[in-house]
Amino acid sequence: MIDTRLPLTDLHRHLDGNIRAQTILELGRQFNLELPGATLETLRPHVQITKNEPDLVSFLAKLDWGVKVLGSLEACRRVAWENVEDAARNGLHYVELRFSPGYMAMTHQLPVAGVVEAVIDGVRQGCRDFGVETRLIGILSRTFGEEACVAELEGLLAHRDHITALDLAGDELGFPGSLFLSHFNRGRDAGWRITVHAGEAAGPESIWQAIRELGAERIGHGVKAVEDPALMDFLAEQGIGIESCLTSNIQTSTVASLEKHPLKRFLEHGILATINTDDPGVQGVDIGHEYTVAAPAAGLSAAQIRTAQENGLKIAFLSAQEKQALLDKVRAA
Ligand SMILES: O=c1[nH]cnc2c1ncn2[C@@H]1O[C@H](CO)[C@@H](O)[C@H]1O
Ligand SMILES: [Zn+2]
Repeated sequence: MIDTRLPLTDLHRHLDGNIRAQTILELGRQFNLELPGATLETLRPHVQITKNEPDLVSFLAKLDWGVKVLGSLEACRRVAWENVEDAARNGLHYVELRFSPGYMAMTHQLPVAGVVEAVIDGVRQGCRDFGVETRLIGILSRTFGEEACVAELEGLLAHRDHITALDLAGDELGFPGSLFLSHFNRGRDAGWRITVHAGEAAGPESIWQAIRELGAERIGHGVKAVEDPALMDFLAEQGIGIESCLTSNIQTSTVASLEKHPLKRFLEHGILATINTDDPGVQGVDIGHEYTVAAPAAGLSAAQIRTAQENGLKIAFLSAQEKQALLDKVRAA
């Protein structure tokens, strides 16, 4: 179901939602932290989804142990490097890794700009070691409010040339996009591309807001767009990409079952929708599962899965030249 003549991309992958359980154990020991489990088996239910969560916020709590063990900048560098290794192991040619430096820095009060630098370093080394093409997306974690997001933005701006895009993630219902207008104005002024988590926990109005007020060129999840026909038309006409994350949407109870997932309808409507993971480590799935198990279960035909794979290259935050080079590289392999 994966077309090996096309680049395999993951455009929506949280680096800090993809910290290995084994690494959490090791870092916990290194920093003398009391973890809720002392073995992989006992730790796993605290850091991985074992059953669907009732809502987004309870799902997000499963990411917390991964960042609580980040006791040094070196630990941040390690998890960034391991993320690229995981991407390579999963056959990804191109991955956009997103991360929230404020969230990663929080427990041990690491310097936010230092975390950004450590992630850039770890990913750069990972790219050299594993040959995966990557770009970094900085996240503002809305859950911690406007002021925390200003500090987070400033940490990212300190390394602006190594960051490709800005995103807003976390508790969408509690912290609407309208609180973050000035943050996104600054992000656009820095020359960054924009993608926003919207229409996951909140309704279609949140997607309109992300596009019109935050300048989103792509939408993370965007599930609720199906409730608004004018928005469906707008997304298709304007070429605004949707980063779908099938299994994640079930695990957060955003969508009741894969058969009811709107990805198929997005594709039928001509929207540039894509298949991505979200938080693979926490979810216990990876990109291969999303293409070969989740997408067919969501009713996609083989042709639609291929279209979604093509869309991954179309809406990647790369120049036309870079896209062509990636395509050539995969074809030549
Ligand atoms: O599916 C999701 N929806 C919304 N926010 C998310 C999701 N997965 C992770 N994060 C959020 O992204 C930041 C870490 O990269 C954290 O704020 C986490 O809560
Ligand atoms: Zn996400």
